[in-house]
Amino acid sequence: MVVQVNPRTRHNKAMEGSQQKVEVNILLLGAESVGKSALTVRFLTRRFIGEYGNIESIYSHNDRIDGREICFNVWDSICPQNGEGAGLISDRQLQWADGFILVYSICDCASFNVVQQQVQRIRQAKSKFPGAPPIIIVGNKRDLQHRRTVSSEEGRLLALSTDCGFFEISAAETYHGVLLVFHELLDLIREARALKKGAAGIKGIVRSMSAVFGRKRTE
Ligand SMILES: Nc1nc2c(ncn2[C@@H]2O[C@H](COP(=O)(O)OP(=O)(O)OP(=O)(O)O)[C@@H](O)[C@H]2O)c(=O)[nH]1
Repeated sequence: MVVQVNPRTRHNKAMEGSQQKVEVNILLLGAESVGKSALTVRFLTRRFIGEYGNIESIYSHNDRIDGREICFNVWDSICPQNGEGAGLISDRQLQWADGFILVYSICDCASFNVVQQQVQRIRQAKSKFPGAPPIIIVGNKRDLQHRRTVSSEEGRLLALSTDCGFFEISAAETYHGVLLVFHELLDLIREARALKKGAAGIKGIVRSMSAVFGRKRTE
């Protein structure tokens, strides 16, 4: 079973108009050993392989969703260290990403704190997005209920209070939950792009109107 919160109504895909290929850059962040690589590999290959090593990489994955070609570029980051520096996100990462998957382990309170810091950091970097940058918070390792230290409620509340999506999943147990996470983020990214386009259109109209009316006033 997957626990889920949708921050907004689902994106109307008709908003994007043409049938061009869509490319999205997705950055996975979170503390050490929470399952970032496990999520990435599950999404790319449908498999859970158990051990992943400590490799940072960007993978490309093409898919066809609702008749449209989608290219997912997935950056599986490594966390430099737990503790003080764990919540850091580089400017390059912020610049690159269209959307974020912030992963914690439901068995590790410290990893939940890291996600809290990372949400704040992303929310502060507003220049790139007109609204809130799309973020999905993921509580991973849901199969380890007996070791749970972060309740579903805590995860859900954090997501609601910061306008993020929220899922609890087990990358070890199912492919479906992981797929839902990436597809929900794709929807949010497309919605954010449509809003950005709309905002640019409105700005253009306002500029044209003030050019006309502004000139009239000075005549
Ligand atoms: N039980 C369980 N174990 C998991 C799950 N996801 C990942 N793991 C295990 O957790 C450990 C760490 O997983 P990784 O995917 O390497 O974690 P990471 O966040 O990429 O770690 P770093 O690259 O060190 O930052 C591995 O032993 C995985 O097999 C899960 O859903 N359930």
